[in-house]
Formats: sequence, C-alpha cells, structure tokens
Amino acid sequence: MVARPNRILPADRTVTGRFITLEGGEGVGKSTQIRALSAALEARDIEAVATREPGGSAGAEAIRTLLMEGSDDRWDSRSEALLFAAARADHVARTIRPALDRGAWVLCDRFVDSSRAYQGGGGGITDADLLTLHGFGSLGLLPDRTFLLTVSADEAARRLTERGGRDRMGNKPADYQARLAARFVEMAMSEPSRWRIVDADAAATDVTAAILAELAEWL
Ligand SMILES: Nc1ncnc2c1ncn2[C@@H]1O[C@H](COP(=O)(O)OP(=O)(O)OP(=O)(O)O)[C@@H](O)[C@H]1O
Ligand SMILES: Cc1cn([C@H]2C[C@H](O)[C@@H](COP(=O)(O)O)O2)c(=O)[nH]c1=O
Repeated sequence: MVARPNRILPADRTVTGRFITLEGGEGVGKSTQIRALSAALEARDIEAVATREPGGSAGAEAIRTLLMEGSDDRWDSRSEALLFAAARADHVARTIRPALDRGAWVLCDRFVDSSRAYQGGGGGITDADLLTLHGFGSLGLLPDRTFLLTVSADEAARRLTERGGRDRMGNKPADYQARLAARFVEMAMSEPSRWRIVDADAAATDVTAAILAELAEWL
C-alpha cells in the first residue's frame, strides 16, 4: 500500500481504514448522514467509528461544554481557536488515530476544516495560524475525503426549527455566518482531490447514496 502523506505512522505500519469528514453549516444533515454511512459500512463488515467535533473523546467532550455554552462572545477568536485545537488534539490522539491504526473507518462530524471556516472565515484567524495549531496539536492529520453538505437557506432554517434551535456558534451574527459559508466553498474548490460538494437538499437516502458513490473506490 502506498503511504499517504497525511498519515504520520511508524514506517512498518499500513492502514486500510479511511478518514472521512462531513462539513457544512448547522442542520445540513451531517449527523443524519454519519449514522446512515456507519450502517452502510457495517453492512459491508467494515468497522466504522462515528465521532464528532468538538468532542469524540472524554477530554474533548469536556472542552465542548466550554465551547458550546454561554453567550456568543464568551471567547475571543484566539481563545476559541486554541480550545477547538486542544479538543481536536485529544480526539485525534485518543480516538481517531487508534481507530485508523487498527484499520477502522472514521466518520467524523466536523474536523479542522470547521476551524478554518468558523474561526478563520468567520473569526478572522489566518489559515496559516490555524494549520500551525493543527500541525502541533494533531500532527497535521487530514481526512482522506471531506464532504461539504450544502442546503438552501430556507431548508436549513426549516430543519433547525424542526430540530429545536441553534447553538452558541449558530448565534453569531449574519456577516460571520456568511463569511464561514463562503470559506467552506473556497476550501472545497481549492482542494478538489479531497473535497466533494453534495447537494443535501435532497432526501436523506439520496444524499447517502451520493456520498457512498464518492467512496466507491475504497469499498
Ligand atoms: N435530507 C434531509 N431531508 C430532510 N430533513 C433532514 C435531512 N437530513 C437531516 N434532516 C433533519 O434535519 C435536522 C438536522 O439534521 P442533523 O442533526 O443531521 O444536522 P447536522 O448537520 O448534524 O446539524 P448540527 O451541525 O447542528 O449538529 C434533523 O431534524 C434531521 O432529521
Ligand atoms: C469543530 C468545530 C466546530 N465549530 C462550531 C460549529 C458548530 O456551530 C459547533 C458544533 O456544533 P455541532 O452541532 O456539533 O455541529 O461548533 C467551530 O466553530 N469550530 C470547529 O473547529
């Protein structure tokens, strides 16, 4: 197997698992799709680890509470970026890397690209600084494939109402939300080998099928 540059592994190890991330705004259906993809992988006898950020390990879940509760200005941009990076470092070390090392697939609801969109596009931290934090905290681990789920504004609002409201980050002002949405698209366009943009306005089963089609080469 050809070593992939985003994996920092001992020289004698090979990896058969894949690291897949889902990105996008609130309520676009990421967790719904993670559940469906887990089931699809398990049906093929592939171990799937479904996880999320911030969170996914005991330490990261504790940091999640700090990040998700309180007013939208509880943290300034730099403190917030550091907290997300610290949570991610623990998540990668305790959950993601061990799973990949044993050959499992990891399906993660948000990862470093959310920091690049929210703390970067929204909060004004430079991409270089965010990637430096990621390099130190998580040894620069990147997904094999990242799906950007997009929905129309009306459908996103409908789903959020149905689900019951926004979190602390979702309460940031409209210009912040617009910048982060634009940043997601910019990242996806600038790295087409890793990213796929999926129209998530469709029925959940159709979205799952579209994602699986983009994973077929590894299944
Ligand atoms: N394709 C779909 N069509 C219609 N409703 C959907 C679809 N996908 C998800 N939903 C519904 O939209 C709501 C939000 O979905 P979900 O929790 O999966 O989104 P999310 O992207 O994980 O949200 P967040 O980032 O805020 O956690 C839920 O009520 C879910 O049942
Ligand atoms: C990983 C990550 C997340 N965020 C934001 C994005 C969302 O508003 C919340 C997470 O809530 P979810 O319902 O679990 O999707 O946190 C962020 O700003 N930066 C990040 O790195």
